[in-house]
Order: sequence, then structure tokens, then C-alpha cells
Amino acid sequence: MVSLHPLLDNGITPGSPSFSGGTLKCLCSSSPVEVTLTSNVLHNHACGCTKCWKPAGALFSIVGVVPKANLSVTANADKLVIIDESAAIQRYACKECGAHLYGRIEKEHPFAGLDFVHAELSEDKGWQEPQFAAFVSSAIEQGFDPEKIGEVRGRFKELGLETYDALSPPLMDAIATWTGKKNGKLPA
Ligand SMILES: N[C@@H](CCC(=O)N[C@@H](CS)C(=O)NCC(=O)O)C(=O)O
Ligand SMILES: [Zn+2]
Ligand SMILES: [Zn+2]
Repeated sequence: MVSLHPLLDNGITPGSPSFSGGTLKCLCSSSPVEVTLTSNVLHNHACGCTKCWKPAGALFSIVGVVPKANLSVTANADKLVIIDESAAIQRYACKECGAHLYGRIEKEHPFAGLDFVHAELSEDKGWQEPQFAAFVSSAIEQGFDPEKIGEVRGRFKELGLETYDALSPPLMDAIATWTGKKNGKLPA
């Protein structure tokens, strides 16, 4: 069976609707970078793109968002570096272990104001479970055999997750609505 991510491979554990945040830590055994979130993640999903952080051996990232006001770096911020200044999402990674602690959008963008985080970096329990799989075809760009991408889609279906090659339709609709308003085609 094709392996996607440790949080998916053995079945998905549902999150808790009353969960209200926790602490993320990078993988360093000493002086880990720590990020504190004061809310649960939203739109948590699997992402197959080449840019999102994945644990060793995983084909997909698990990534969700929180309003940026709900995120603060609470320890060892000096270890964080932006991995690609030219990307829309500025991903802050630990320069020692490579884990991405959060991604922030500084430019004008439909998702500006939301930070991208990997709840698996937390030992706390209750984080929203993954809701869908995004950028599935992009796994091929990472080197995954294109002949076997059907198995990946099938495995997500088995787990109850829809697969898309961009974001989910509601998120794509939100992006298009933002763009339509910006270009004057929709009422502001
Ligand atoms: N096929 C590309 C897709 C990259 C992509 O568009 N990723 C999405 C999902 S994370 C995105 O919104 N990226 C914005 C960014 O990385 O700044 C890849 O795999 O690198
Ligand atoms: Zn680290
Ligand atoms: Zn991604």
C-alpha cells in the first residue's frame, strides 16, 4: 500500500471541536524553536506540492491555517530562516533541523492574514484532522512515479478524503472571489 504520511497511513484520528490551540516545536532535541497557537487549525489538508514541509519519508505534507494574530514564536526565534523569499508564502524553517514552523504571506494575496502550520509538530491532541488532499499531481514533481499516482488518489479515497490538483473547490472559489473583487468584475 502506498505510504502518504504517518498521520494518514494508519487511519485518520478525528480532532476535537473544543480544542483551542497548543504548542508546536521543531525537531531539535536541544533548544527547539517553539510556536504557540491560540486556536485550532482550519482547512487542515494534505498537500503534495514540492514546497510544503514533510517529515522524513512522507510523500505529503499536512498543513492547515490559523489567523496570524493567533500565532507567536515563544522560544528560540533566532533559529528561524525564511527558506524562499520569492515565494508567496514565506516559510520560516529551523535552520538546524529543517522543520517549517510557520508560513506567512506578506504581500497582497487572498490568504494574507493566515499563517500556514503543521500541527504534527505538536504533542497536544485535538488538532483538526485533514479534510482533503490538495496538489496531488504535484507529488510527481517530487519524483513520485506518474504511473502510480492513481494508487495515491485511491488511497486518499479509501481514507475518505477527496483529492484535488489545486486547493479544494471552496478555497479555489474564495481565491477567485477575491480576484474578481480586486479586478472590479464583482461588487467589492
Ligand atoms: N506544482 C507546484 C505547486 C506549488 C504550489 O502552488 N503550492 C501551493 C500550495 S502550498 C501554493 O499555494 N504555494 C504558494 C507558495 O508556496 O508560496 C509544486 O509542487 O511546487
Ligand atoms: Zn530545529
Ligand atoms: Zn503545498
